[in-house]
Amino acid sequence: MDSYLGLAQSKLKPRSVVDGFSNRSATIKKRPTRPAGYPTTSRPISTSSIVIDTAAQFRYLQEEHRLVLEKCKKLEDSYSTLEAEYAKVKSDNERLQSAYEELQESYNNVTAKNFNAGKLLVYFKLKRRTDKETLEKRNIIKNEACFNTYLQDVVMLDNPRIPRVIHECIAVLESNDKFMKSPGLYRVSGDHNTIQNLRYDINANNYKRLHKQKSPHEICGILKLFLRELKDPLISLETCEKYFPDVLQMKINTRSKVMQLINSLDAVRQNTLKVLMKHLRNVAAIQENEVDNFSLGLLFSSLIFNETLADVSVLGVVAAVLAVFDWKLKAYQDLPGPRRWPLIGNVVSFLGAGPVEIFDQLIAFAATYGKVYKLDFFYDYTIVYSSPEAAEAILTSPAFAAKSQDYDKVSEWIGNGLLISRGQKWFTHRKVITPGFHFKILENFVPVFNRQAEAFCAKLESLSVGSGKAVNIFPELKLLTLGIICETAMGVGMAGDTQQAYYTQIVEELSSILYWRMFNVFVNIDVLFRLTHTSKRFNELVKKSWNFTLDMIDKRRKINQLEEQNRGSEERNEDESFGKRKRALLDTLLEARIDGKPLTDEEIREEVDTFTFAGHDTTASAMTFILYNVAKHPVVQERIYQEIVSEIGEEFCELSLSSLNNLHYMELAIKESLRLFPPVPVIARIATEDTQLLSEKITRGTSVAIDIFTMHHSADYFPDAERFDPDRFEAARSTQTFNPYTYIPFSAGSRNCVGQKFAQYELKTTLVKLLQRFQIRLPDANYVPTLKAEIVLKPAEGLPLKFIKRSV
Ligand code: HEM
Repeated sequence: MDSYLGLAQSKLKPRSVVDGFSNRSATIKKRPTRPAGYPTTSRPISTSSIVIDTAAQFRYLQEEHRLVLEKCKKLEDSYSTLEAEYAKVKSDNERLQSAYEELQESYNNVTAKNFNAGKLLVYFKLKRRTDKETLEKRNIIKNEACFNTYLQDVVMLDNPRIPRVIHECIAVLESNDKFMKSPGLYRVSGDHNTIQNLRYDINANNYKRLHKQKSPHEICGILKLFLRELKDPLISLETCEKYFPDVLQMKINTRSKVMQLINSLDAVRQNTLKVLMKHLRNVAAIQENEVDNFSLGLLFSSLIFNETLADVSVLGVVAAVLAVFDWKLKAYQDLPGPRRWPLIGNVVSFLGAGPVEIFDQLIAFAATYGKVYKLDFFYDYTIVYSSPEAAEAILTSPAFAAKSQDYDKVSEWIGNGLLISRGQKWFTHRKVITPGFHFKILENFVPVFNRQAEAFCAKLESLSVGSGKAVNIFPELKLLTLGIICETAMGVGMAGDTQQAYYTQIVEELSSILYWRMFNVFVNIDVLFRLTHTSKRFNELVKKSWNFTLDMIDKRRKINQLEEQNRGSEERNEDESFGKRKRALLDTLLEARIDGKPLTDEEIREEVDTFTFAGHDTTASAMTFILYNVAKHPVVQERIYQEIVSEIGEEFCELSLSSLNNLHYMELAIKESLRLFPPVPVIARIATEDTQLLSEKITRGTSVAIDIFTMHHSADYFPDAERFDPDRFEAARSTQTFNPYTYIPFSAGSRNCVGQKFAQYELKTTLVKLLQRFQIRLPDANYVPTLKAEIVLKPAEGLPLKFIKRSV
């Protein structure tokens, strides 16, 4: 019995174990009351001294049973809840899956490239933040005077009729240039404690602390916080869905719908959006802060709608926010231009198009819309000009000194070197670099031009003359011009064609990716491009390109050290930089001091990358089309040859700057070729302030492009414009009315091509040597090259030429 009672006693324990709360008072309370007479201790007791009340024991067990049943019921309920939750998750999953498939399908239709829509959805899902109700339940956000309240309540006392907090945040940010240029503006999160302190002050209508902020990120943080906690969002999803019911399917939506949406909002909302959008455009217009329209669009979409992105169609939110941006962009409504699609503007015109079609499309637009028209790339306007008056106004105005945002993409590769930098950096670097192209330095380079061009002739002889085959000259010329720029400007000779071909192929692929990004709706946007496989490839190529240039810098440093050792203690000759010692541009960069400080390794690499790229691809393009023109026009070719014979002779000899200067007709022919085939067919700038450009008011942040190609082909400026006629420049010179900005293959103004003279002497030397050695012919006299413009103008299928050796 001892053992029995011991068992009965121990039976109480498993209950608490089942509960899992053995020591908790809640568990103890639920236990049934012991029946009277039931033993209360576990002390061993003798059978005779106990009277067991079996009825009480039965009642106790009955109560125990009831509790167990109750628990079963609860478990059943939780099971049903879990089951319902599981069903919801499952249906969410199916919804997402079908949205993903739809997106995937539309993506497949849109582009053959590898934008990964799935990753996009995952990206947005991961970004989901805790919803407001949960925060309210957890008592994290409470009703306050400014935050977590209704828009109308906030603006009740505010004048102008927008929330003061927005007005003040924008004012503080925009009045401080440093803040506006701060990298990652609105993306970097500010210090949490500071933001909470600001919130406390602003709720008490005290803005002193806000005005004293040393960093912009807390100010952005407070503005975002205000929008996020608004109890009634700036635009409700219901309003949005009314006008854009099925955004995933949306291909066409009229502008009027966007206007209707905006007009349906009350005045406070309209005013607030207006101020906010203006501010965002100002932020996006500044290059230094590294935020673009799209990343701002994404960020503010969730703030304006005050919804977590996972709760609504991702594209719906983005599209509706873009619609708001769209509304802001009616400034250029009087300018002609191809039909815009809502939100994505003219991007549609370039969908699925390759570089050849894109170039054709741009030419067609110019032919249709004239000397000024607008293009809208995803709510970013570019105004395209093709008149000398506009070219002059743009290239001489400080308001357009900065390169457009398309160059930023190129800067991911060649960095912020002379071609792309702006402001003080550009100015000081240009001052350091310009002497590197002084004519005394160029004189030093002519022997390299000579030697490399003669070696090139020997190569062509083996490629074409022996076999009688045509040679695709463009890739060959790229190897030549790369060899020349490396040996002259960088002072490093190339080991051979293989090393050069390695780099030119990298450049070819990088240019193609960059061009694709400029005209593709998705990958134009940094955040989306990063999701593609091509982005990985792009990074690989950039690294390879950098290794090539870093290797060159390293070699030049070693060459200089060796030279230094060999010279021993000899004093440096005062004039040696222009004289005996062959100084490369790279030496200038390595020795330069700006405000007493040397250039950083990165700055040197950026300039070397810039010059290696800009110095070879453009010149190869120019030389390719010059050879095409002389092959196509044998009469011109013969005239140039006769000039060479009379000024220089039939045989190879050492050329000099002055002998090259005597080749006047050749100069005209080169000029005419650069007119018809400008290697840089379009250049672009961004307006850094609101400004007047001819009859247009250009707002800050708008891109303006000069379509050099179209201007050079315009019959308004060049009679019989399509004809290759070198003499036309002689005639133009005699007429005083010729505006020099009509012909700008090297651009003009302070940011003209620093390598212009270098290129001209290089082109002349190469042409002299080639014509001394060969007659150049097209295999098919009617051949016309198809053009593409992947940054630099190129013959899309290369250029086949025959080289027939002259019998001297
Ligand atoms: C026929 C050959 C060339 C043509 C047609 C050409 C054309 C141009 C054009 C149109 C620009 C202005 C770009 C813009 O505003 O966006 C430019 C800038 C530039 N070019 Fe050339 N270029 C040629 C050869 C060279 C060479 C050989 C070098 C180097 C040795 C070079 C280095 C540069 C640099 C560094 C800039 C930027 C200048 C600045 O912004 O201060 N170019 N070139």
